[in-house]
Order: sequence, then C-alpha cells, then structure tokens
Amino acid sequence: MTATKGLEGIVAAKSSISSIIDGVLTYQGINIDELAEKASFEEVIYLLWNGKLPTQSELDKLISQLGEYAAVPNEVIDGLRLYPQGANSMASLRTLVSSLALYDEEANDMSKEANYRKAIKLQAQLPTVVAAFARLREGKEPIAPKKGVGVAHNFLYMLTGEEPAQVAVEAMDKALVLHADHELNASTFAARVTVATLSDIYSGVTSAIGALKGPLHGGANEAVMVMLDEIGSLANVEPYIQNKLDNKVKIMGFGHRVYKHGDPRAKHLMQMSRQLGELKGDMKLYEMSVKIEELVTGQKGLKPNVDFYSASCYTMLGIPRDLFTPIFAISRVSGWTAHILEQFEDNRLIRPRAEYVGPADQHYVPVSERG
Ligand SMILES: CC(=O)SCCNC(=O)CCNC(=O)[C@H](O)C(C)(C)COP(=O)(O)OP(=O)(O)OC[C@H]1O[C@@H](n2cnc3c(N)ncnc32)[C@H](O)[C@@H]1OP(=O)(O)O
Ligand SMILES: O=C([O-])CC(=O)C(=O)O
Repeated sequence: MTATKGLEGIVAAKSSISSIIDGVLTYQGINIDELAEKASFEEVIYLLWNGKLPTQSELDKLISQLGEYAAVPNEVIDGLRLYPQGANSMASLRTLVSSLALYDEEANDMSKEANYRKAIKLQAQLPTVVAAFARLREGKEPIAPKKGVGVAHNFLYMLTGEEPAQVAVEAMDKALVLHADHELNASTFAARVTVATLSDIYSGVTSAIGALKGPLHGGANEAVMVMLDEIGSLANVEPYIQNKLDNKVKIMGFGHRVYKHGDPRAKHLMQMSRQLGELKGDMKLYEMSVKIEELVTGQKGLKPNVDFYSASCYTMLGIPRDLFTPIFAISRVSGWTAHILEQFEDNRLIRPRAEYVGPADQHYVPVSERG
C-alpha cells in the first residue's frame, strides 16, 4: 500500500454533477462560460440538484420555496447574539449551521423528500445567518429576508437594509454561479465523507464549512484581500510580491490542484473586477491585481484561481473581507447539498486506507521504566 500525498489524481467517486475535463468546467455538462453569461444562480441550484435546467414554473417554485424557508428560528439568532465579539466569521457560520439543525424537526429524517427539503432550507438560510452575523457585530438588528427575490438580491438587502443596485445584484449573482460547484474539491469531499456514514445533511454541510474555511481552499479569497490591503498601492506591488516569491511564500489566489493552465472561472471575475472598478471610478484594486498576476504568472507560471479576482470584486461591492469566505459558502452550499443527495442515492461508507510508516515491533513499557 503506497499513499498518494493529498490524494492527488485519485478518483474517489462517480458523480454526474460537475466535471473538470481538460481544464473545462461544466455543471451537468453545461460549460461554466455559458452559465456565467446566461444563467441565474437559482437556475444553477436547480440544475445541480435535479440534473436539468428548470422550466419557468419549476424556477418560480424554487424561488418561492427559498423565500419561504429563508427566515431562521429566533433561537438561532438569539444564540448568535451570545457569540464573542470578534468571533471568526467562518467559525460562526459553522456553528450557526450546526445550530440550525437543532431547531429543524426533520434534521434526522433520512427520507429523500426530507433531504431535498433540507437542501432548500440550507440554501435559503445560509444567506440569512451570514447577514445577521454581519449586522449584529456592528450593533445593528438583523433584517428579515424578502420573498420573491433571488439569493443575491436577498443577501445584499439583508446585509445593508437597503434595496441593492441592479449592478450589485448582477455581479453577486454571477459570483454565486461561478462558485456553486467544483467536482470533488476538499469541502465537497468532506461533506460526502461525513454523510457516507449515514449522518445527516446538516452534519455534512457543517463539515464542509470547516474544510472551506482553510486558506488553501475557500479561505484564500479573504487572504487575497489581506494581501491587497498589506500591499496598499500599485507602486508597492512589485517589491512586495518579489519578496514573497524570493522567500518561497505562497501567493494566495494562485495555483490549483487540478487546473494547470488556468482556472476558467478567473477570467469572469477579472472582467467583473474591471467593470466594478470602472463603475466606481476607482481602478486601484483591479490594477494591483493585474500587476500581481503579471508577476506571479511571469515568474512562477502560476495562474489565478477563482479566489483571486473575487477579492477585489467583493471589496468593490462594499463587502467586508471576512465575509468573502462565508459568501463562497452561500454559493457552494448548492453544490455541497447536490453532492450529499447524490451520495445518499448510492451510498457506501468512504473509508480509505493509510500507509503505515510508524515503528514496528514495539512493546508496552510500564510508566516507571520509561526514560
Ligand atoms: C477555491 C479553491 O480552493 S482554489 C485554491 C485556493 N487556494 C489558494 O489560492 C492558496 C494558494 N495556492 C496553493 O496553496 C496551492 O496552489 C493549492 C493548495 C491551491 C494547490 O496545491 P497543490 O496542488 O497541493 O500544490 P502544492 O501546494 O504542492 O504546490 C506545488 C508547487 O507549486 C508551488 N505553489 C503552489 N501554489 C503556489 C502559490 N499560490 N504561490 C507560490 N507557489 C505556489 C508550491 O510552493 C510548490 O512548489 P515546490 O514544488 O517548489 O515546493
Ligand atoms: O476544486 C478545488 O480543489 C478547489 C476549487 O477550485 C473549488 O472548490 O472551487
């Protein structure tokens, strides 16, 4: 038995949800470039869960169900009020999702219908709890979700308490489409491992949030913004990045386990970053990002991934940087739940082996005789 570090190249599941073949990403066989330009996030959610694009009435029904389930139990919000000041946003989201399960009477109902309903609830409620987290820590009361609007619109509304600009809704919607699913990424794998024990969907999503939090995965979008803030100006990009590269420090938002010639989602976010900069009349973050890309790609051959340009986009939408990874979760919960439902359809416990590299032929030594 020989271990493959990081399971690189190991095919660990069959899935018909999304694919990455020769650097091309599809959701249910539809190229991400097409979906980014044409699909709404709600259409993508339906596509991931049902394997086909919705008809108008199916789409209307999903939007209405998302609106119906978006309010969260008061107890969950009351619990959130007790979280310590300065609590980490992803740790808070992890706890919030776990606590949502406590107040869902069907949390442990493993029927197909209940699991599909819980997928809708999770998709509906994540934006609500992220917005409530963001408001409460600023001393503001949470805003109740609206009915009949899409996830992007509702999230921005609940965050700010104001009707969001159309351009902001469109940008957020596209970002949600681009982040929705990605084959067997680390958080999705964590979700599938968890539910393959026949644990519940909330446990699967809680595991996934824990995995997404790390800076080698979803946490990289916040880390990119930390870097941009540290750099501070276009003039400082070159000395800052050169120093990191010379010292073999990883540049957040670059590289990918699967894509070796570039992440197809990055170009859409790059374009969005430029457009938002133009609209704002402030190109600083976009220009800094382009300069970083020139240096990192030029010297290391590493290309930006989905997390790189999303950082400048979200900042230009006025979103605090520690909400970037929770926003990733608001989108990816569609993919996590699709994978969980797929796992339940044809489940088998996921239990790989380890290559033992510890000592052999050891014996118990009484504590009094240990050196
Ligand atoms: C949504 C997502 O999860 S997208 C990924 C988000 N993560 C990031 O942006 C964090 C930065 N990137 C990385 O850490 C990596 O590229 C990962 C985690 C995404 C992929 O990792 P792996 O496939 O395991 O590659 P690994 O970390 O082994 O890197 C291979 C080599 O490239 C280098 N490398 C990889 N990424 C970077 C980077 N961002 N900056 C500088 N060097 C890098 C490594 O240092 C390593 O060099 P070495 O062989 O000289 O030691
Ligand atoms: O697939 C991966 O390893 C990481 C990634 O890009 C994602 O989850 O979107």
